[in-house]
Amino acid sequence: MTTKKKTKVYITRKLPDAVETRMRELFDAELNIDDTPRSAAQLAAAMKSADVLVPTVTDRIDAALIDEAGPQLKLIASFSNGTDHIDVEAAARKGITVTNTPNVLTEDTADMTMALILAVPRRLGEGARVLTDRPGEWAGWSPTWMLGRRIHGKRIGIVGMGRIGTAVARRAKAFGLSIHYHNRKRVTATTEDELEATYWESLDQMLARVDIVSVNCPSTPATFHLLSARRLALLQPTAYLVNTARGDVIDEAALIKSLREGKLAGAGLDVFENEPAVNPKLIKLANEGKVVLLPHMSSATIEGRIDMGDKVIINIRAFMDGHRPPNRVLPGR
Ligand SMILES: NC(=O)C1=CN([C@@H]2O[C@H](COP(=O)(O)OP(=O)(O)OC[C@H]3O[C@@H](n4cnc5c(N)ncnc54)[C@H](O)[C@@H]3O)[C@@H](O)[C@H]2O)C=CC1
Ligand SMILES: O=CC(=O)O
Repeated sequence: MTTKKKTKVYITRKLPDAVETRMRELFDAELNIDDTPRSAAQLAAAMKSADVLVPTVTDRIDAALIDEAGPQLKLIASFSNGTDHIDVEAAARKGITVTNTPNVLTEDTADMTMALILAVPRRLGEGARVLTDRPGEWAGWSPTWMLGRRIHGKRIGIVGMGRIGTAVARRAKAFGLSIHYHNRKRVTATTEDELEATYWESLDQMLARVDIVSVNCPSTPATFHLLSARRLALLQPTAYLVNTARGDVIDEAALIKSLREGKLAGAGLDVFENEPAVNPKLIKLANEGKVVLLPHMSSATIEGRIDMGDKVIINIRAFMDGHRPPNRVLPGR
């Protein structure tokens, strides 16, 4: 009797224990127990010997790495929803399938987006810091102190009305915001009716009319600096901008300029153009109470990470069994 050789799977970061245990049971899994980010050289070496690579958002799987991959590498099963860190076109050219982990992070990411939508206008971070960073400063309730801006009754403009954008819209509607959106294509009439949403074919026109912008589209060549200096200038000076998608969808330098010049009321950012580096000017703006910054943690829940791991495993197993993996990412999407 011959025993089937286990699939060699290289996992670039530490995953939840339950996921790693299952990976070890099913595959010849190489784990990253101490969670040190892998260098390009380490990734290149892994891609020469593994059957499956499991990268995540911190790994840049570019065309050069893909071109050098060994012939046995047939699947890149990303532990992530976004796939902008992978050159999907280069993978397709080389006959490598790419998968991701959509849906299971939708609600968690939408929750955090809503948290930022509330936190910035209502000065949540600033208020909390008064008590913890400057103990003794609080002299008690005052009618004119720590005043933020009302959320209820305002207009939100969602850029990218996909899974997360729609989940943000549902939450925003429950908070009394009216829903406006711009997307590559219009959502179904049923969804528009449910959300009482207004579709704007022109992003420019929508930006000029909303009070809060939520960025929820992927990072692609078409969305690079979609929120450019010109578009940021269309926003009202009382408007707020929240980004839980990817840093490069916004021209960060232009955003900083707008905030410093008072052309924008505030921003809530979970993602940055040069992660993990954060522009010190943004940190200064955070200390001045104009922005709330989070370290790319919108999808960070224990449940979500385990569900992502399950999805990665399902994609690998389906693929290795000769089926189309459920979360295949096609080039150009
Ligand atoms: N901060 C975090 O921890 C997380 C961030 N993300 C980011 O959120 C993004 C969105 O995720 P999902 O909603 O699941 O994706 P999705 O694919 O369901 O939705 C994205 C929407 O953006 C639209 N879109 C794409 N290009 C566009 C353009 N040029 N102009 C206007 N609309 C455009 C698409 O048509 C689609 O409706 C991911 O790609 C990822 O970058 C996702 C999960 C967690
Ligand atoms: O940003 C996180 C992701 O999974 O995409």
